[in-house]
Amino acid sequence: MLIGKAAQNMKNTKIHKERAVPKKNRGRTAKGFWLKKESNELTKRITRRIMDMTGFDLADSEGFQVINYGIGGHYFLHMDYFDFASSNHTDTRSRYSIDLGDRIATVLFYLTDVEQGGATVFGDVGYYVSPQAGTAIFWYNLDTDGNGDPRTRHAACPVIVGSKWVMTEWIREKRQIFIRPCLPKAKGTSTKS
Ligand SMILES: O=C(O)CCC(=O)C(=O)O
Ligand SMILES: [Fe+2]
Repeated sequence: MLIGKAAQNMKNTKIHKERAVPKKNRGRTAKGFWLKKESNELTKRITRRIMDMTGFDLADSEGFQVINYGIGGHYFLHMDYFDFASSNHTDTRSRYSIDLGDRIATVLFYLTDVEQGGATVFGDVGYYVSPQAGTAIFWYNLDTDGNGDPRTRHAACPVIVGSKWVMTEWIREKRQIFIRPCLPKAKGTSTKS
């Protein structure tokens, strides 16, 4: 159902210009579609599930992005969080984006199996996940100070055989102020590489 709804409306995916990704590495060869969280009973149910699963408040969070990768489709190494501090955000969309806060966490749903290839790889921590329909992964993009954690850098490997469909929910930070308050760093720890 999610794929059916998205399939009629797919567009080449764009990457937010304020993302913490060097321009030269901005490779994503995939098609995407933004699905509103309140589109239908299924998306509403998934939204409730994410809230139950993560404890986060999704009221201000982004819609679901349904992404399809064909053969060879991939997404270069990137972080999901933004880089508000170091770029110039003057247009209204960026302003709005800043007001919602950074992407505190990501939930990535795998909507299909992929015969070969298509794994999501977190190289810095030596971890990868092969797509399996009906499964999801969740990770925090920000540390407890609210800074982007570079260890979350990840990529989608090229699809070798088959077609890969995923759906992403990026959870914004501001609403979570009392749910995951900023905590001082434990002594001697650092997420900076
Ligand atoms: O398709 C994947 O495995 C990863 C997708 C992703 O990293 C993203 O959409 O930000
Ligand atoms: Fe990502």
